[in-house]
Amino acid sequence: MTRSIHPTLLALKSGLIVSCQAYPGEPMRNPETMAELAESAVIGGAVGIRAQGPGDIALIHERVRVPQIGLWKVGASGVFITPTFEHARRVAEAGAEIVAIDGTRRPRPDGLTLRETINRLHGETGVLVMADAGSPADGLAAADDGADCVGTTLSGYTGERTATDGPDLDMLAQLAGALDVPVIAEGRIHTLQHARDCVSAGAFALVVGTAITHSASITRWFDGAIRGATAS
Ligand SMILES: CC(=O)N[C@H](C=O)[C@@H](O)[C@H](O)[C@H](O)COP(=O)(O)O
Repeated sequence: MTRSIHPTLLALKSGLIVSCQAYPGEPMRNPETMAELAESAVIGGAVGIRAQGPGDIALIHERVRVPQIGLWKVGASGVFITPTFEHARRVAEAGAEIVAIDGTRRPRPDGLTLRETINRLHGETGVLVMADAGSPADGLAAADDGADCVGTTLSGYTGERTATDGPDLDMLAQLAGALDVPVIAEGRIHTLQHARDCVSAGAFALVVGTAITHSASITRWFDGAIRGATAS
């Protein structure tokens, strides 16, 4: 049976979602800065924003009118993207229309299954759920468990897939061909050609983070290129 796509997700179709995140300890890690980044992204045409942490999400919700994918990172390894139901509930309460949660088949810290987590989120908050998958098998399972959309977010970060240089187009194409829920390309989309390739591979929408909003990384890329050019 084909599932109908929620209007909030339809608003993201064929568009660019900009992820506005800074890592712990970085100078840009404060809600005001992230909200300014989000507003700038919307001026540039972003159809959605992805943001981290209840403080950032709440302020961004006040400042921009496009749908927001919210998450809460706890640590940086294992199940760290919105790891428990309680984290997800808080993200929804902060104003995210879509909550991104770890969408892998790994055990979750609160002992709930992915299906139980999604069912409770739907039942208790009404929020939409994006499952951040690490492999095609994760994505298929997450859709079966009731996820409203699936992202390639965790490919290359869970040990199941080797990190590709650029987005994992193979995983994206496999999921886009198999699922009746939107498949969102996310992770290592660093160039305009990467973005075009994601569209060709069947992405419903794209999330770009680092290449638009993480100035330290972008500086490092340019610096490396200059030094590489000088050395050769
Ligand atoms: C693996 C993980 O922790 N991904 C996080 C998920 O929200 C973010 O750190 C990424 O910036 C985001 O997925 C966008 O990807 P990229 O920054 O590569 O465009």
